[in-house]
Parts: sequence; C-alpha cells; structure tokens
Amino acid sequence: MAPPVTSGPASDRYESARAVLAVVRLLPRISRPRTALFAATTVLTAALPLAMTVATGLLIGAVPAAAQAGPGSPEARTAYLLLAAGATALLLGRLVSHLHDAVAFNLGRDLELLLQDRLLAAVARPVGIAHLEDDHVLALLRIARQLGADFIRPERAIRGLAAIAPEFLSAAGASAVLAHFNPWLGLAWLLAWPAIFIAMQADYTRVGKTAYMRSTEMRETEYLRDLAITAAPAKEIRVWGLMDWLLDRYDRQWHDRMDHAARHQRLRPATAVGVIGTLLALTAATAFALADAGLTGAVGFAALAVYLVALTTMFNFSAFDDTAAFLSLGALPVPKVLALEHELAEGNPTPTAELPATAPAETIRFEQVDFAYPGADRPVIAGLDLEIQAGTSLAVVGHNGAGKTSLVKLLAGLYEPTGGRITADGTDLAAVDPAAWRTRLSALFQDFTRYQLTVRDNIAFGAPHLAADTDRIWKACEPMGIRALVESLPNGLDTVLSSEYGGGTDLSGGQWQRIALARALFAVQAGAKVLILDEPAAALDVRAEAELYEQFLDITAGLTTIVISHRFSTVRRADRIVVLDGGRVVEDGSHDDLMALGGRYAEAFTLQADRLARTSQEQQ
Ligand SMILES: Nc1ncnc2c1ncn2[C@@H]1O[C@H](COP(=O)(O)OP(=O)(O)OP(=O)(O)O)[C@@H](O)[C@H]1O
Repeated sequence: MAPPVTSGPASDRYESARAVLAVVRLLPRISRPRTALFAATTVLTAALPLAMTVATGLLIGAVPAAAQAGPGSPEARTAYLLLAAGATALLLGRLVSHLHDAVAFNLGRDLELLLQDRLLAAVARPVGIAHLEDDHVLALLRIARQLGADFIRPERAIRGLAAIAPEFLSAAGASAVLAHFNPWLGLAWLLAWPAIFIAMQADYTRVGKTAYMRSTEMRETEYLRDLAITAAPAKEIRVWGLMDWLLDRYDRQWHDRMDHAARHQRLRPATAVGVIGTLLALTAATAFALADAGLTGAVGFAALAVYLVALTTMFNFSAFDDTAAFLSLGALPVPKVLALEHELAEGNPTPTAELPATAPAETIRFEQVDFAYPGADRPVIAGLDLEIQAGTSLAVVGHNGAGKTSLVKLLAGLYEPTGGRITADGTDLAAVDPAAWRTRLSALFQDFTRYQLTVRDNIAFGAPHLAADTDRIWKACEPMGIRALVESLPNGLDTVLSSEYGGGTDLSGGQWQRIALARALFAVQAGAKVLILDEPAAALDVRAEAELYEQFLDITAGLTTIVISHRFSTVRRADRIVVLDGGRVVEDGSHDDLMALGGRYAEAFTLQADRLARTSQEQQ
C-alpha cells in the first residue's frame, strides 16, 4: 500500500479550503437540480437582506420630503414604493432563507450517505484483503467510519456553507456600499473578512485534526474499550480477571489523549488578537469617518443611514462561531474518504486473460511461488512448486506456522504472490477476473465467520443467488447432520444464530462448524469446483470428524479438494498428502508412500496414533 501523501506546511495551510472545495465538488453528484437551487438560494439569501437594507436607508431619507409634500404627492409615492420594496425583500428573504436551510439540510444528509456508500464500495473493491491489515488504511478507515458521528458531520459542513456563503456575498455587497462612501474603507472591509475567515478556518482545521486525526492511537484505545464491552472476549476477561487492568490502561490512554487534545485544541492567541484587533480598528475607523462626514454635512441623512446599516451587516458574518467551526470540522474527513477511495482503486489490475469455463479440469499449479505478508521481512512461502490434479483430494500438513493457511489464502486470491504464479489449467490466476475464479471456489477457513444472522443466511452465503432455494439449503444441512438441530430451533431456518437477539440462539463450537461446513457444501452444490477446508472439523470429536470427512469425500467426489488438518485420521483419507515446512513442500505422496518413506509424516502419524491408542486403552 502506498504511503500517505505527505502534507507539508504549505498544503496544511490550504487543507481547510481543499476540504470545503471537495465538499462543494461532491454536491452535483448528489443532485444537480438541488445544487443549482442551493446556489440560487445562496445568492438570494445574501441579496434580499441587502436590498432591504438599501430600501430602508432610502426610505429613511425619503420620509421628511414625503411628510412635507403630503399624501398623494410624488415624494409620498416614492416613499410608499420604497416601503413596499423593503417589505417585499424582508418577506422574500425570510421565505428564501427557510428554503435555503432545508435544501442545505437535505444535501448534507445525502452527502453523508454518498460518502458512506463510496467508502463501503472502496473497501470492498480490492481483490485481496491485505488492505484491511494496513495500518495507514485502517487509520483512514477509522476516520471514515466516524462519519455522521459526534461532530464529524460532513452534513454540518454543508449547513456551515449554507450559512456562510450568503454572508460572504452580503459582506461583499456591504463593502461595495461602504466603498461608495470611502473606496479605501470599502476595500479594507472587502479584504478583511476573507482574511479573518481564512485565518480562523486554518485554526479550526488544526484543532479538528488534533481532535480526531490521531487515528492509530485512538484505534488502540477503542480496542481496549471494545474488549471490555463485547460479548466474545467477555469470558476470558472475567476468567483472567482482566477488567481492572483493562480499565486502568483505558483510563490512562484516554487521559493521555485528552491532555494532548486540551493542549492543542485551543485557538492560537496570535489569531485571536489579530482578528479582534483588525475588526476593532476597522470599525473604529469607519464609525469615526461616518460620524465626521455626518457632522460636517458631507453625507446626507439617508446615505448615512444606509452606510450605518451596511456597517452592521458586516457583523452578521460568522467567522468565529459554531457555524464556522463546523464548516472546517465537518469538511475535514471528506478528502480523507476520497483519498482512501483513490488509494484502494489503484492496484486492481484489469483482467487480461479469460478463465476457461471448465477450469480447473486438469491441474492447479503453484510455480515457484513466493509470498511475504505486507510489511513482513520474511517470506512465509518460498519457491513453492506444487501441482494439484483436478478432481483429486489433497491434504496439506505441517507444524504450526508452516504456511498451510497462507498457501490456501493465495489460492483463494485473498493475497497476491510476491513471486512466481498460480495457474488453473495453464491460465495465470493473476490475469483473470477474480470474481470468475471465486465462483469456482468454496472455502471454509479456520476462523470462519459466525454470522449473527439466520441459519438460512449462514448457509446460503455460500451461494447468495440461491438463498431462496430452501430444498437446496436442507440438502446442505443433511450430510452435516444438522437437519434435526435446525428443525428444533424456535424458527427453524429463520432462527437468528445469536443470543443477543430476541428469539435467537447461540450454538456450540461443533454445531457452528457444521453450519459453516454446510455453507461450504452449499457453494459446492451451486457449482464450485475447488473446495478448500482449513481445519474443517477442529471443534468436532475425532470420531465425528472422521465420519464427517468420509461423508464429505463421498459428496465431493470428482471435486478438487484441499484440506488442511492436524488430524491424521482425516489426512490419511486424502488421495495425496504434502508436508509443508518453511513454505516449501518437503514430503509428497500417498499415506502409504509417506509411511514407507519414514520421514516427518510417518513420525507425526505414529506419534498421534500411539497417543490415540493409549487414550482409548485408558478409557477402557
Ligand atoms: N495476516 C498475517 N500477517 C502477517 N503474518 C502472518 C499473517 N497470517 C499469518 N502470518 C504468519 O505467516 C506464517 C504462516 O502462517 P500460516 O497461518 O500460513 O501457518 P499454518 O501453517 O496455517 O499454521 P497453523 O497450523 O498454526 O494454522 C506464520 O509465521 C504467521 O505468523
């Protein structure tokens, strides 16, 4: 995975602007008409109050003449017209402002949905799973996962934008009005607000980053919290009495994070002094100049009123309130999500070869395959050559850490070899569409997933397109000996397999394993040609495992089956056995061949057989 794009001080300075721009660019993707409406209401929200201000000022100026000329006079008509214009602008302004807020709220809500959808799609896009073990990706994912939570709300960025964009326009309009009075003062106000706004946004961005960008550290703290409150580790936490240790460590980490946050989440004094000083100086200069012009008669009463209202309009600007803060805090995660999307989109090569429809009908070959996990310095598979005849069963044995699971993960396309290639009937799997290869595979991994969903879902996930075929689901249950069990559950196939839900139930380890095997079988029934079983029956007793595997071999006759097991009663039934050590094949043959060889396999088999014999003697 590529390292994160380094952001120097220059790019930091514009981080907030880039984040807000990213939000703005996404708006048309949500809805073009609503974005156009948002732009229109932004302009109107700014223009209508300004129009009202000007009309009011002019009205104040027109009233003395109208009063003097009397009702029905042209002066009085002008005054009434100004009054009507002011009132219309006021009313329309109110209406448009509500519409503006509603459009912003809806766009904001849909923006969060869009980001969540894009995030999920991005994370699911890579063929393998290496990115889900990458620290940098996980740090980005944590930020992205918090979208919609607490103050990390891109939705609020849009609402901030909705509030601030018209204020910008109003302030520009008010500056233009003041420029009429004094061009230099108008220019000073025109430049002051954007400068103040940018300075404040930079500070909010810095604060926001310290609040939630220390993602890796926070992941660690959250892991500790989850350990304390999740059902799965609860047994061990209690048995080992780990709760105090856990809480203590969590508290210490939490305080450390909070201290760091408190130290860095203050606005810089220099920014505050600069902003307040600029505003005070400009206001004092404008007020003084206006008072002077009024007293000397250089400016008439009506114009003075307009200028004063323009000056007060300047102070409607939210550069340092919640709205301004949420604009940057809400926008900050958006580029992170887009960066993650961009990063994960790379490295998914376009297929260059077609996988034959019948493959694998002849062989699967590992040719000089090397593999090291991302970030690891040692390979777990080194120069592996292995040819598997299609339609036969192969058992892979070896000590813990020998590379057995890694080998089948490579075959399943969950990781890419770092060297060499894997072929099916001569076609390099790296060149074919991974989805096409996966439809040929059925796999049950050691750490299979116990979905907290219905029995039906747990089995049908082997071939989701056949989920509605209840007969087929029962056909997968029967050989696994779980039909009676499922029928005895409160809602049969529709019982949720979790005691965390009303009407749900949990299963024993062995029962879960049978459900997972039924899932693998369901995929086989749906047409998978290669079956990978990694410790398929570790939770079953020896007799049950032997019976089950025997049955499995019958059902899957003609299929390419690769089984990893430490149980030699299972292993010996395979057509061929390979012993793996240090990521290489060190023994290869049938059970009888390997026993005759008298090597590692024979030694381990004899040891296990002796132990079994002793145990059964002791039990008699
Ligand atoms: N996701 C991973 N990231 C980094 N290293 C890993 C990962 N998974 C496994 N390893 C390392 O790869 C080596 C081989 O692991 P693998 O799971 O393939 O062994 P195995 O032969 O299946 O072992 P076991 O019999 O214990 O299941 C081990 O040293 C392990 O530490």
